[in-house]
Amino acid sequence: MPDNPNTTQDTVQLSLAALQEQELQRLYNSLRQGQQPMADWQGGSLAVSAVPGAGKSTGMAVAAAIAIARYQLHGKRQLVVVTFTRSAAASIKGKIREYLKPLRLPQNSFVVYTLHGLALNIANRHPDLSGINLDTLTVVTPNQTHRLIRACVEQWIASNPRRYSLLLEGVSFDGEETERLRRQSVLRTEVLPSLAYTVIHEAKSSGLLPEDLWVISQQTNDPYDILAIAAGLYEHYQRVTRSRDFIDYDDMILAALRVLDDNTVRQLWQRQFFAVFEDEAQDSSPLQYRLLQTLAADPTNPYTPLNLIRVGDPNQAINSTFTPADPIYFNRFCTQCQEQQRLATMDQAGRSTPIIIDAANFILNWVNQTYTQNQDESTRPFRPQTIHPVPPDDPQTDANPQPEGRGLEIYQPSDIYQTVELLGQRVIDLFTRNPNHNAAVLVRENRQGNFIAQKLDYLKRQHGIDVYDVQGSDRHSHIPIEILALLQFIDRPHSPDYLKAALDVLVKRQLIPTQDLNALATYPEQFLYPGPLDPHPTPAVSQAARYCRSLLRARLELPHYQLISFLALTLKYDQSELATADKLAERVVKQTYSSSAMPATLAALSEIVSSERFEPVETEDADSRYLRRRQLTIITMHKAKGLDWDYVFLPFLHEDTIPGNPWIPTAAQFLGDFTLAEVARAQIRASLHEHPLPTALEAWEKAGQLKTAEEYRLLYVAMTRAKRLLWISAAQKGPFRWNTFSGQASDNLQIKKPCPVLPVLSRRFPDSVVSLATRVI
Ligand SMILES: Nc1ncnc2c1ncn2[C@@H]1O[C@H](COP(=O)(O)OP(=O)(O)OP(=O)(O)O)[C@@H](O)[C@H]1O
Repeated sequence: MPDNPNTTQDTVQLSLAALQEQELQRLYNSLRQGQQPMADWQGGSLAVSAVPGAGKSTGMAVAAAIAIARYQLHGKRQLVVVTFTRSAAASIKGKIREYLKPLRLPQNSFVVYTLHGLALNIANRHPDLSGINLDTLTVVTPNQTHRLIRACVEQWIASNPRRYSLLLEGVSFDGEETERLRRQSVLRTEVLPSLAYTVIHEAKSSGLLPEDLWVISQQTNDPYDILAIAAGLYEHYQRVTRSRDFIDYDDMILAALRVLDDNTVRQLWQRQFFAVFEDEAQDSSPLQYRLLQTLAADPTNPYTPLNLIRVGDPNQAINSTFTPADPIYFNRFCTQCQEQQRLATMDQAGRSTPIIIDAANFILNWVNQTYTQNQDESTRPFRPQTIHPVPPDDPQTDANPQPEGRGLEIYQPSDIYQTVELLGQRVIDLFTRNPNHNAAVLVRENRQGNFIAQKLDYLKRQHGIDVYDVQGSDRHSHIPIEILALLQFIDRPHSPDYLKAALDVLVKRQLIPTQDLNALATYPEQFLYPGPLDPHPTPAVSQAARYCRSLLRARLELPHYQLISFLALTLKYDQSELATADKLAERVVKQTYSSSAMPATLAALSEIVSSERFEPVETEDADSRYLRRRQLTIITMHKAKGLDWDYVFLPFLHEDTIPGNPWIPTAAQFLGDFTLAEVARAQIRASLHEHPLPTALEAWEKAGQLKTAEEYRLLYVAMTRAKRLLWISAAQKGPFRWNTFSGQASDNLQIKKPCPVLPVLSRRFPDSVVSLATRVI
C-alpha cells in the first residue's frame, strides 16, 4: 500500500533535518577550542583576538555556515562576510560554499565582500542618494604624481602665496636664485604632493572634512601651520576631483554612508543583512568600521546590540604607517567587548614547529619591553599575546609539525653574496629530501627580491627547482604598460622607439624569438613592408614583422573600443589577465567617453601607467601560485601575510631596514628636521584619538615610534609564516641602500649592523646559531 504522501514528505524532511544536524555537529567538532566561540555566537557583538596561525579564517567560515543554518538565512536575509583583500574574500567564499553544500543550504544566504566592494555595491544601488553614478564617474586610486594631486597642489600654491613663501624660506634662506628654483621644484613635485596624498587619505577615511581639518589646525602651533596647508590642499582636491568626474575609494565609503543616512534605505539594508562577520579587523579605518556598525544594527531598534563579529590580530597590523588603518580601533573594540565578557581569544596555533613559536613569542616580549615608551601601555608595539601550540588531539593534520634541521637557524654570512649562496644550498638540500614541501624567501624591499632571483636562477636550470619571483612575475601589473606600448606602436608605427617597445613586449611574452630589436626598429618601413630590393629577412624577422602587421591591420578593421581586448588576446593573456585587460578597456572607454579617438585613449592609458595603481582582477587561485610544492617563492613580507610555507627564509635583516630610520629626503631638509606629511598624519591621529596635539618635532618623533613598532610587527608576521624551518640571517656586509644597488660585484659593500633582535635571539637560542664551518644537515 502506498504511504500517505504527507507522511512520506514529513519523513523525508525529518531525515533531512537529522542529516543536517549531523553535518552541523561534524563541522562544529572540526573546530579547535579557540574557534568555538565564533560558532557558538547567537547574536550581539563579539571580538575575537587571535594569534598568527590560529585559524581565524577557517573558524570564521565554519561559524558562518553554522549561523546560516541556525538562523535559516536565505537570499533576502543574508550574512555579510567582509575581509580586506580580494584574494582573501575569494578564499573565504570558497570555504563557506563548500561547507553549505552538504548542509543543503542556499548558496545565496551569504555574501562576501571586501570593504570597498561592499561600499561600492550600496552606493551604486542608490545613485540618487549617494550622488554616485558609475556610468559617468571614474574610480581612481591616485598616487602622488597623479594629475589630480598635481592640480590641487598648483591651485593651492596660486591661492596661498603667503604660506607658500614661508615654505620656500624654510629654516633659513639667503635669497639665492638657483636655490629658490630648486626649493620651488621640491615643494611642487615632492613635498606638497606627498603632504596632499597622505593627509587627504588619512582625513577622509577617518570621516574628517576639510573644514574639520581647519578646526584642528587651530590647535596646532608650528611655524608652517602644516595642518592648515593640509586642509587647503584637501579642499582643492575635493573641488578638482568633483569637477573632473573622478572619485576615490574613500569617497565610495562616504557615499555608502550617505545612502545609509536615509532611514528607509538604511532599514532596507539592515533587513537584508542579518549580521556582519569581519575578518582582518585590525586593518579597517574608522570610516569602514562605521559602515559595518550601521549595517549590523537592528532595523527596528537602534539600542539592540549589533550583530557583529570582528576577528583580527592587532599584532599583524602592518599597514598603519602608509595607510589610514590603525590597530588602536580594533584594540578598543576588543577592550569594550571584554568589559561585556564578549571577547574571545584564539591563542593556540598549529602552523609552526614549537621552536618557531618560541622565537616569535620571545621577540614580541623583547620588543614590548624595549620599545614601550615610559611604561605607557598605549605605546606598546604589540598586544601581549602568547602563541601556544595546539593539543595533540587537534583536528589540524600535522599540527605543530616536527622541525626541519634545527627548526630555527640563524646565520651571519660575510656578505650578501654569501647569503644567497647559503640560502641556495639549503633550498637544494631541503627539496632533495622533501620534494613535496614548499619554501619562500620573504624580503623587505623588491630590490632584495630581484637580487635573489637573479642569483638563484641556476636552481631551475641545474636542479629543476622553480623560483617564483612574485614581483617580477606579477604580469598583471604590466598589463596597462604592455597594452600602452602596443597602442603607441599602432598609432605611430614609423616611430623606431614605439616599434622597439612593441617588439620588446612581444619578445617578453615569447610570441616572437629573441633577436636584436635595435636592428629591426632602425628602419620601421623596411622592417614592416620590405621591398623586393631589401635583403631577404630571416625567419625570426619575418615572424616579428607578421605580428606587427597584424596589429596594424586590427586598427583598420576593428572598432576603436575593441582594440584593447584584441591586443590582450594577441598577447595570449590567461584567464585572469584577460579579465584585468577587460577592466582596463572598460575604464578607458569610460574615461574617454566624450572623445573616443586614439589620442584620448593613449592619454588615459599613459596616466594610468604613470600615476596610478591599477588593481588587477584576481582569480581565486591567486594565492595558490605562491604555494606550489618544490617551489621557492620570492615575495615581500607585506604580501606574505595570510600565507604559510614549510620553509621560510628571512635574509638581510639589517638595522637600517628593520626597524629602519624615519627619513627626511636630503632635498627637503631646508624645511627642518621632519617631513610635513608625517607630522600632519601624527597630528590628525592625535586629534582622532583625543590626545593633545603634538608639536611638529613631537609629531615627527611619534611617527618614528610608530614606524619602529610596525617594522617589528612586520618581522613577526614574516617569522610566523614558517611551519618547519625559519632561516634568518644578517650579512656582515651589504649595500649602502638597496634602491641604488645594481647587484654587480663591483658595487661597494658596507659594514652593516644586524637588526637589534638578532643578537638577542642568538643569545636566547644558542643552538640555532649556525657557524659557517658546520653545515646543517
Ligand atoms: N579547526 C581546524 N582544523 C583543521 N585545520 C585547521 C583548523 N583551523 C585552522 N586550520 C588550518 O590551520 C592553518 C591556518 O589557518 P588560517 O589560515 O585560517 O589561520 P589564520 O589565523 O587566518 O592565520 P594568519 O593570521 O597567521 O594568517 C590552515 O592551513 C588551516 O587549514
